[in-house]
Amino acid sequence: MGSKSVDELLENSVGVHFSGFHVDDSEVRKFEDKLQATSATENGYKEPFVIGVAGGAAAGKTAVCDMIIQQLHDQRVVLVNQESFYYDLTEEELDHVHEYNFDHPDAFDTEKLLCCMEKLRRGLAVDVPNYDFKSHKSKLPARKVNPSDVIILEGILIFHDPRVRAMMNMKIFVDTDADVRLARRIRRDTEEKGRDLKTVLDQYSTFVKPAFDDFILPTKKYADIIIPRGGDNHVAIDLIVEHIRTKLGQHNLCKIYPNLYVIHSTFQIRGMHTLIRDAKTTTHDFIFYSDRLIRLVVEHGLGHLPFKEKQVITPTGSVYTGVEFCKRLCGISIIRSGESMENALRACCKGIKIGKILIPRKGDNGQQLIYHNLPKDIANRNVLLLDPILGTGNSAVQAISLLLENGVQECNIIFLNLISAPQGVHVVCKRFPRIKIVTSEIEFGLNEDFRVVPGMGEFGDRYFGTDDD
Ligand SMILES: Nc1ncnc2c1ncn2[C@@H]1O[C@H](COP(=O)(O)OP(=O)(O)O)[C@@H](O)[C@H]1O
Ligand SMILES: Nc1ccn([C@@H]2O[C@H](COP(=O)(O)O)[C@@H](O)[C@H]2O)c(=O)n1
Ligand SMILES: [Mg+2]
Repeated sequence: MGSKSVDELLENSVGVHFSGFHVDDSEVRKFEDKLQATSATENGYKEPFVIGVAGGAAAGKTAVCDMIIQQLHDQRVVLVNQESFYYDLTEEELDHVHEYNFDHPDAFDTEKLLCCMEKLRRGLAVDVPNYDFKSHKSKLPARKVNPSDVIILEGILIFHDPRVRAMMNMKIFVDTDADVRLARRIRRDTEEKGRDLKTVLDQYSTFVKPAFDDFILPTKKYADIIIPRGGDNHVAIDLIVEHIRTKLGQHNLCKIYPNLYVIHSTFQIRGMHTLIRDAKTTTHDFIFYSDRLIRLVVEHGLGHLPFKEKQVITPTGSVYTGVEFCKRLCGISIIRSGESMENALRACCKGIKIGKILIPRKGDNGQQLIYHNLPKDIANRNVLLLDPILGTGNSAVQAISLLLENGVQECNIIFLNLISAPQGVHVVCKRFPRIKIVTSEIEFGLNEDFRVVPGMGEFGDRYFGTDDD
């Protein structure tokens, strides 16, 4: 199944203004097919940040990865080990296991690794083989790995294949002295893998050391960052985590549209999203957590209003240089879901005027009826346009066009959403490049019925309790 272009979606849409609530299995499958047929950037799916971590065996790669994962605690991070992609040994190879070179690039099924990585990058879950170092074979069950914001690819030869390297946004080489690596390997292989000292030393001198010199060390030149002393190097790990955070802060769409602002994601925000997206959440909880999220979006949106510098004298007689709130503003809610955002706006802006726009779905005669009630002096105001869900962008385009017809300047409009579909963002930002959009999460996209997925259902019905009948 092919994906729909933005123009196609717009043309076919009939003022649809809802989010995907009743997504059954077949819809999920259709969506997965659609994702498969579309590149991540095209459908707006946020491509993961891929980090490669290479270095000699027992250099401390896993230790470094664990520290990065721990420090990125509020991000979804997944670790994929190159060792999961070791080929299973045949019976004959098993009989002569001491002659098998596990440190040669040919010991890995790189095609399978590439295939798994490609799926993860497209936002699909994969089964990663579960390799057993004792039997030298992968065992069942495989490890289910879900798509994440960050994928860390770790392994001795992870920089060897140029196709794997090309997938990485950051390459780290863990550089630890050979004697430290050997000492750690002896301890690990004897204690954890149950091998005897002679076997470990023989394997080291026959395969591990030569392979390090011939294949692993030559890949150090591909690294962006070389970490001496591995996990002991806290400064290097702090810098790496800081860099990843900066890169993650930006959704791909924000790079295309500088006026799109996605509020910084925290565990609190994701927890609230989890609750309001859950179809089983009660109306009471839905309202409570939606209100909390809406308040955050409104506060964030207000931060984009123009401010004037203002000085005040504090009770200690000191001068405090601050700013003055913008006074000429109003809210406009798109009926009906947008009305759910009015209270938060009133709570933040004392006495704010709030107008309304109604954009019903197409009637039988194909005519679009629009009711509106706007402040008379709206042309001189900054407008906070309220709608929790930006889907196709159809109603947003009509609402914004109406504001412009009434004299509002495009750059004075801030459109506040809880969730936004990439298709809607494209449509609105292309047509009105000077308006600002503030949202709390960007969705995967729209399904065949123009519903936002994953979405949160018919927002108005869930918020106003009319979804029980
Ligand atoms: N900084 C460190 N200090 C002491 N021991 C360490 C350190 N980093 C790793 N180790 C130990 O060395 C062994 C190999 O580390 P690991 O991170 O698994 O290396 P790799 O993934 O590169 O093979 C493990 O037993 C681990 O506990
Ligand atoms: N069946 C196997 C497979 C691999 N090895 C050794 O593991 C090392 C790589 O793992 P790290 O965690 O150290 O990166 C590598 O040096 C292989 O020799 C093994 O001993 N048995
Ligand atoms: Mg490891």
